[in-house]
Amino acid sequence: MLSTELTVPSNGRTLQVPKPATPYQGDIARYWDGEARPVNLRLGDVDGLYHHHYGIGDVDHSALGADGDEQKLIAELHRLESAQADLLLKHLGDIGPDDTLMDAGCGRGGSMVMANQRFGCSVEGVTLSAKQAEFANGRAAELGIQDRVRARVCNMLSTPFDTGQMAASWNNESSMYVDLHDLFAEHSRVLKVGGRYVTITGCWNPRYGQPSKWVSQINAHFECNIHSRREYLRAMADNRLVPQAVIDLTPDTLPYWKLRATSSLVTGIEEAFIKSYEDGSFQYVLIAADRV
Ligand SMILES: C[S@@+](CC[C@H](N)C(=O)[O-])C[C@H]1O[C@@H](n2cnc3c(N)ncnc32)[C@H](O)[C@@H]1O
Ligand SMILES: CC(C)=CCC/C(C)=C/COP(=O)(O)OP(=O)(O)O
Ligand SMILES: [Mg+2]
Repeated sequence: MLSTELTVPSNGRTLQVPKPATPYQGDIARYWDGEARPVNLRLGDVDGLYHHHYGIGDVDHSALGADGDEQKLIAELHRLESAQADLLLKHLGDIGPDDTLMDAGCGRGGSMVMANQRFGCSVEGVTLSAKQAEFANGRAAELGIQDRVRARVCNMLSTPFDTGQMAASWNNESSMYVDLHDLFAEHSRVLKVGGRYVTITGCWNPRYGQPSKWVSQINAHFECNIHSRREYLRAMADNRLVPQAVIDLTPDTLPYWKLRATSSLVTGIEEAFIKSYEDGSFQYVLIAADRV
């Protein structure tokens, strides 16, 4: 076994995973290995697309029914989360079946499956969590797309992919765990010239001044490090990623949070998101950039 690998028990088997590059990455791997919140699993059970990101769009109150049916509320939250991934994929541009895409921080793989279903392309996902990679690969096998959709345990700052291999790449709510200069250097390396990079992320708003107490609360809750909007644009500019669209999705995500706050699946972080979006200290943004 290479000295850079660890063996961890997984479903009665042993799985070799790379040793975390830093102690912090070890913390994040443990965090996601241990994550099993109903707000994520029960939403994923609706149609087998398991997301670890939030939702956008208006709530369809007619779909909720008048009777307070929890299953209908769960289905509605899930619809809004899938709408978020749909928007991200729409910004990847013209992708064909011969293309390969990279999902940096792929979680349980919901966005990867949606990309394959939309474009017929191959998708390579990386996550720090062995549990998540196994889950994503299990779902791909169940869908019969395991030769097109694959997750691996790997640091998104140092991937095994070839230079210029990817037609497009993205971070869906996963860029707050890494240094943005290191991250965009790696995307820039694996993307072909003319390729598209997209992120949907929460960022603190420089117009507010500094990160608010709500932003600090979100950081503590998820053990992450939310960057500012300014930092995103600067780190992209430094790495040959030229923004083609910057969309403020804050008004579009608030209905999701307000609906979620009324559900039995609340996790306690709802107030921090709602208050920080409303006081302007935090923004939910999509940034699409061309690799030039
Ligand atoms: C909030 S989840 C988002 C998952 C997925 N993008 C989605 O939309 O469902 C954050 C993900 O980032 C991954 N992550 C964080 N730091 C990473 C790193 N350095 N390398 C690879 N993955 C990382 C975590 O393992 C986790 O899968
Ligand atoms: C926008 C920001 C700051 C995101 C931080 C990253 C994150 C934890 C995303 C959602 O994951 P999840 O779906 O596992 O979270 P939850 O359990 O709250 O639904
Ligand atoms: Mg969630």
